[in-house]
Amino acid sequence: MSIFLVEGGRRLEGTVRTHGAKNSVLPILAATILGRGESVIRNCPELSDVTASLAILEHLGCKTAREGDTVRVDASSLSRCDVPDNLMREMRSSVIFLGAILGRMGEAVLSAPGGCELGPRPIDLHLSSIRALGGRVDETGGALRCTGNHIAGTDIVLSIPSVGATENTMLAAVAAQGVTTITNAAREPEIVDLQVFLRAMGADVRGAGSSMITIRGGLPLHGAEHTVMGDRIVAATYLAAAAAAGGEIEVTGADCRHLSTVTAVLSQAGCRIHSDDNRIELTRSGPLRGVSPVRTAPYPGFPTDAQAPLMAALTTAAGTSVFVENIFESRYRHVDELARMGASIRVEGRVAVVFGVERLRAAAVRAADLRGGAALVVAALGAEGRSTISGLHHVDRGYQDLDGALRSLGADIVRLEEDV
Ligand SMILES: CC(=O)N[C@H]1[C@@H](OP(=O)(O)OP(=O)(O)OC[C@H]2O[C@@H](n3ccc(=O)[nH]c3=O)[C@H](O)[C@@H]2O)O[C@H](CO)[C@@H](O)[C@@H]1O
Ligand SMILES: C=C(OP(=O)(O)O)C(=O)O
Repeated sequence: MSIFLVEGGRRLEGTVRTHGAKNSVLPILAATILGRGESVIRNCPELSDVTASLAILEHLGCKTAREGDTVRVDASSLSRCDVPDNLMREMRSSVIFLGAILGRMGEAVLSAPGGCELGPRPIDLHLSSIRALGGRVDETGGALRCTGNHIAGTDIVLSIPSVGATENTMLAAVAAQGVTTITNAAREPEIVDLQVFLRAMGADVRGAGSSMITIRGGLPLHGAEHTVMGDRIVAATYLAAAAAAGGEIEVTGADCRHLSTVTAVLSQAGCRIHSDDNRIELTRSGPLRGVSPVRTAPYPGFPTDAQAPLMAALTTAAGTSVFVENIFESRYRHVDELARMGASIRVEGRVAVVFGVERLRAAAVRAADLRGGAALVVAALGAEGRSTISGLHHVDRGYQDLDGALRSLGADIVRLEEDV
């Protein structure tokens, strides 16, 4: 068990680079099995979810190797089509292997995926897409067996623009004979990154980034090289940290256009923002002010993954800020922990009302999920005194060396490998 020890109240100064995006690299690693050969994935972050993905690839019969932030996956020969239950439970994205394994092997055997507990996270849309493509899905006792040696392109309309269902459908559809269209597809930048990789492998995929994606499937795919896009949620977390602690930072490596809804909130809160291309500068010199309601929504709306870190920063803003969580039913598990630090937040269903307090006080807190854990770090950086944050296995799913990155900005944060 490890913990973060954070002495709050240090201004953050300097430049920090965002690592590769978790939500982009995971589907891309799953996609590597569709190509018969070696893929080279650059800017691949060191995250526990990536380790789990590589373990799944090895289990399937791929050879994987990491050198720095470059990962090689040789998918020349696959020997299995199942994902063990322990690896399925490690992360949500294990379910994205469904479309890829089915596409390559004609059969996939999985179980229910893990990942952050944010309320119900059904996979009905993933499964109905596989069925629409002609796959057969059998669910018994938590096990999921999908078969389909002759899946065929078709028109798929998603009732919700689900990120995971869009990715799974794309992965199965590149292996299906004929044309698939996905209507009401998720428009997240990570979907565009997946399209770029699939095209480099020889697939014919168009439209990612819009709500209609067209795939002409059945083309022979090969290994490819790809550089993973920067993680916009990690970038948002660094910005929230500087907003909470005060200071002047520059975040590089993430496309500022992907963060415009986040920087708009920070700017309304009183931070000075200057951004272009892959660079965002944030200066916070005076006190923060409350903002008009922040409503999470599918991209290009405000990202649900940035809700918790931004809320942490706004706990000390003068006035009231309202958050409306529209994507997941239960994504306020950080609120009780923030309250331990003196935050005043009232939650009713999907709405959280943050009444700004003058300052937060250090406390011993525990992360209950990935972004909630990041939010506690943000809060501790702005709090008076020394906080401890446990439950770091959640944080490690999506942040590479978060303490190191914040220390490089002048934060007083260390990771201790033993609980105290
Ligand atoms: C690894 C990854 O990329 N994870 C992201 C992905 O998760 P994930 O892909 O799980 O999220 P989805 O976009 O699928 O979920 C959006 C909404 O659709 C619902 N839904 C989804 C699938 C389904 O079959 N049925 C259904 O009802 C979900 O319950 C939720 O209410 O998008 C989320 C929303 O931007 C982000 O918070 C996660 O960080
Ligand atoms: C909820 C998240 O991840 P996952 O979908 O992998 O649980 C996240 O990235 O914030």
